[in-house]
Amino acid sequence: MASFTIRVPATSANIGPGFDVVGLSLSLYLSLKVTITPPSSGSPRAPPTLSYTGEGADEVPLDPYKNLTTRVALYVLRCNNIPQFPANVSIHVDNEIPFGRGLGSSGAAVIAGVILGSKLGNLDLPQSRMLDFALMVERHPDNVTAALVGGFVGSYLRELDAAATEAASVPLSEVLPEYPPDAGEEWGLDPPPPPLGIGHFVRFGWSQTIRAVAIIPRFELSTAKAREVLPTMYSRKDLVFNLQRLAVLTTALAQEPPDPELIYEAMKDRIHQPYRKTLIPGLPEVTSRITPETHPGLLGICLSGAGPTILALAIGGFEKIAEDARLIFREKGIEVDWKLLQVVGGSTVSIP
Ligand SMILES: Nc1ncnc2c1ncn2[C@@H]1O[C@H](COP(=O)(O)OP(=O)(O)OP(=O)(O)O)[C@@H](O)[C@H]1O
Ligand SMILES: N[C@@H](CCO)C(=O)O
Repeated sequence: MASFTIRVPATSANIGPGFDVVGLSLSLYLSLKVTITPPSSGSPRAPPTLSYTGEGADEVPLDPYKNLTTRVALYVLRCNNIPQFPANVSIHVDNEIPFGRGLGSSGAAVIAGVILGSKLGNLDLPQSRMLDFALMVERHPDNVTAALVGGFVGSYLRELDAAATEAASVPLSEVLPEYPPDAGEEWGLDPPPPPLGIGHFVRFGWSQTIRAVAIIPRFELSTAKAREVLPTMYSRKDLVFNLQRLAVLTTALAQEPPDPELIYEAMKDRIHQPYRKTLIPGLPEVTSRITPETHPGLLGICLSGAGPTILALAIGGFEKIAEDARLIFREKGIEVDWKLLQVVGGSTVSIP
């Protein structure tokens, strides 16, 4: 019997001005314990069995052809000429990352799937190739890159030539077909492998004194819905506003001691947060009423990913920040939970 455990951290994307560009890996984990037993002769081949505890357990599909993580694993296998899951695989998932809250649950599930596919197919994919596969599923790089490599990370997607652009534009429904073919039927054509080197990243420095307070409203907001409200065109003024802040932020969060005056302003955004306030009652109030002056220890505050979680970066005063955010959300009829998190390393595979 072989077994291994895959552990993928939560992530917070954007950190204010870095929309679709920066991500931070945080100390909540999606863990998969995978066991492969040798097939006994004559036993019918069965797809992996899935069990699940923790966040999302009541809503996540346990059919391996519908579950996001196992569908991604199968995509990786099929791109590598392995048409099916190996036999006798059982997977227990334990998940600490709440779904649809802006803490990178789908990015973690995708990265877990890529690593799972690589392990099940004995493919030994390098990190850069894993990122290519992940980017074919989650097409903005901020969450998946931070979940894979860990830390405070900036990333971009390479401009692809015409052939690679076509390969990368395969619709998601072909990358991740939802149902297996009926018995005796073939899968459709294998999906084309991702182009090489789609995503590139750099890890920024990070002051070890900074913690992340995640204030998590008790409602889900899908990333797809939170992207629909965004405009497709921006003014030069708003773009420059964000670029100026992002340039400062990437270095300011590594300085010792971190400077709240610099960081609070550098975490402001005009590209996505103003448009998402319609979906997240209380967002403008929380980000404007909780400041370094009113809450000593606070460095900056922003929407986490596509929301609705609020991320406060701070070196102290964590409880007051979270409890005051709770009161502001309560004025809008929204209850929250909060967690004090650390910035952590990336995904790991361990063998007992
Ligand atoms: N562990 C998991 N296993 C299977 N599916 C998952 C898992 N985690 C998340 N998902 C799927 O991803 C959906 C949430 O993805 P979505 O992109 O909307 O939010 P998010 O990733 O939590 O937030 P954000 O991208 O803003 O950080 C869930 O509703 C579920 O369908
Ligand atoms: N950059 C993405 C992160 C969410 O996955 C967004 O804000 O829509």
